Order: sequence, then structure tokens, then C-alpha cells
Amino acid sequence: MPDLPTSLGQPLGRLLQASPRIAAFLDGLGFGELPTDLPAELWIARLPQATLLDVGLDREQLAGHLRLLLESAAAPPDAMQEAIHTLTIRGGHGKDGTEEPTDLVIRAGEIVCVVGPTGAGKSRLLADVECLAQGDSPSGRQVLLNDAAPTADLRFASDRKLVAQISQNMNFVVDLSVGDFLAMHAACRQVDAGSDVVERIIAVANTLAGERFGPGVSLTQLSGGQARALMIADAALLTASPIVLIDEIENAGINRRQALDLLVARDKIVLVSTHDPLLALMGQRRVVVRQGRIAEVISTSDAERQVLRRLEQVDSTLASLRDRLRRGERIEDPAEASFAWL
Ligand SMILES: Nc1ncnc2c1ncn2[C@@H]1O[C@H](COP(=O)(O)OP(=O)(O)OP(=O)(O)O)[C@@H](O)[C@H]1O
Repeated sequence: MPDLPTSLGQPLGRLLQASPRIAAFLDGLGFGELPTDLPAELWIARLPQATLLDVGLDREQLAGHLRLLLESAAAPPDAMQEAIHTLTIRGGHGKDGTEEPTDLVIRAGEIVCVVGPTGAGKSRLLADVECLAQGDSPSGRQVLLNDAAPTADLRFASDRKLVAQISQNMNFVVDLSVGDFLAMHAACRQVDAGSDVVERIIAVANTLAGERFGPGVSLTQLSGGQARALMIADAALLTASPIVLIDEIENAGINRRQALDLLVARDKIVLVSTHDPLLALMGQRRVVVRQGRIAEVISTSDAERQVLRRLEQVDSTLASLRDRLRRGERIEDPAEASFAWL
């Protein structure tokens, strides 16, 4: 394994070499030519405020994001994960029996969002992937991995699940501490007991969720957002499953872009069911579900990416207002919520 930089004290050029995702991430934010000799943290410290406003991130968020991507690049690749290159959903039928016309092929490292009105069948679609349906679910869909039907062994093996699901209600029933739970999971995954994986997962989860928590806190005491952040960090850094399904990420508690980038940086196939415009536009494509069937597959356009940047700016303004209210401050100047600068 090449010697990978692990801190932002390294020159930007080294980070770009170490992780193509970092290069893609900075490029996607619209940073053109970068001062490759400058240490990354110095570059972040010197960025003009106007540039940060443009990209919709503050200095801390940008640094956090780069650290997560570095973290992912430094983690060892997973043998099983690398084995799945494509997930194909072969058309079934809608609730009224109308056929689904096309097959949907999703590649490793791709985010596909699932949108549609309430009750349209978004969760059904995720459930079909979760159980690797073979025409035996209400939609009649068939799921292929690397262009082939999964063997029964792969479909039903509980010890090496191909699909990890992060759902809306992460209610933990075991009363373990976060640290014990992760250590147990690491042991199941045969990750070196001496490694710092538990600390790293908690640190990553803390960058995703607002309110920090430590290894001593009980799983049952985590808030919904904290539990989701923990599961996403665990799915990215410890769980081998190459396919991750997410049923909505609440917009208040979690840094959604970081969460998705973290999974994609590990070359997972990510399907997110959502009603949130920010999340919906973060995917490369989105599937529109109507009456139980995939009615359309839309690729996110460049113009939509521009809209997403604006939405991220609005979101970051809302997040900072939310934080101030949480700290007990008053917000009385209407200009603070006018968004006229957009
Ligand atoms: N293709 C299909 N054929 C038959 N039944 C379906 C199909 N798709 C969805 N359903 C059924 O329709 C109902 C609503 O679907 P689902 O819960 O997936 O909707 P949803 O879009 O996730 O809704 P929400 O936004 O409220 O979470 C469920 O009972 C589901 O089993």
C-alpha cells in the first residue's frame, strides 16, 4: 500500500495524488487551479470568505470533509466489496400491473436517489434490493449483481450481508455502550483488536452529527441523528457490504454531503430514498417512482448542480441559525433570513 498522507498539514498536491476523490470533490466545488505546494490547512485558512460562501461550506466543514476523504483513502480495501461492480434492477411492474420498461444499472461508487410521492413505492424499491429480489416480491423485480442472479448462498447468508440498510428508525434494542458495540462488530469482522477503528468510527460519526458523543455512552441514549451518523460511519469504515441503502437522512442532524461522500469514497453503491431536494440532487441520477413503478430515471444536470450549490448555501445559513437558536441566542434581524444575497 502506498504511503498515504493522513493529515491536512501535507501539501495539497500530495492529497490530490493520494485520493482522486479529493481532486473530484474540490473540482466539483468549482476550485480551479490549486496551489499544490501549499499545506492543505494553510490553503483552507487563507481562503477568502466570499469563496467559502460560494461553495456553501465553512472552513471547519471543508477541513472535516477532506479529513474524511483521506480517512477513506487510507483504509484498507475490502475484498468482498471490490467484487461487486454493478447492481442491476430488472423491471417488474407497478401496483396496477403496468410493466416497468427499463433495467436500471448502478455502478460501484455511484449514488442514486429515489424520489416520488408518499406511498409511491420508494421503500418497496429499496426492500427489493435489500432482499435481492428474484421476481418473488410484490413488484416482480429481479436484482442482478455483476450481471448475474445472486446465488442462494449470497442471498441468504447472514454472516456476509451484501446490503447494509440504514433506515429511519434506528432503534437499538441492545443496551451496550457505543465503544463495546463497535468493538464487538470489529471482532466479528476480524479487524485487528489493536487497531484504532473504534475511535476512528466515533470520530467520523461526530463529524457527521452535530452533538458529539463518546465511546462510553449507551446506544439507547443516542439521538436519532447520532444513531444514523454512527451507522453511516460504521457502514463506511467497518461494514463490508458493498451496497448501502438509506431511507432518508434527516436534514437537521447530519451533514448529508459528507455522509454520502464518505460512502462513495469506499466505492459503495448507494441508494437513498428521499423527499429532500438537497439529497435528491446530490445523486448522479434519481429514479422517479410512481404507482409502484420506476417511471423515469433522471441524470442530474449541470444546471441542477448549480441549483444544488445554492441550496447548500441556504442550508448552511439555516444550519448556523439553528445552532445559534440552540445556544439560546435571539435572531431578530430579518436580513439574517432574507437570502437576498442569493
Ligand atoms: N410495484 C409494486 N407492486 C405492488 N405493491 C407495491 C409496489 N410498490 C409499492 N407497493 C406497495 O405500496 C405501498 C406503499 O409503498 P412504499 O411504502 O414503498 O411507499 P413510499 O414511497 O416508501 O412511501 P413514503 O414516502 O410514505 O415512505 C406498500 O404497501 C408497498 O408494498
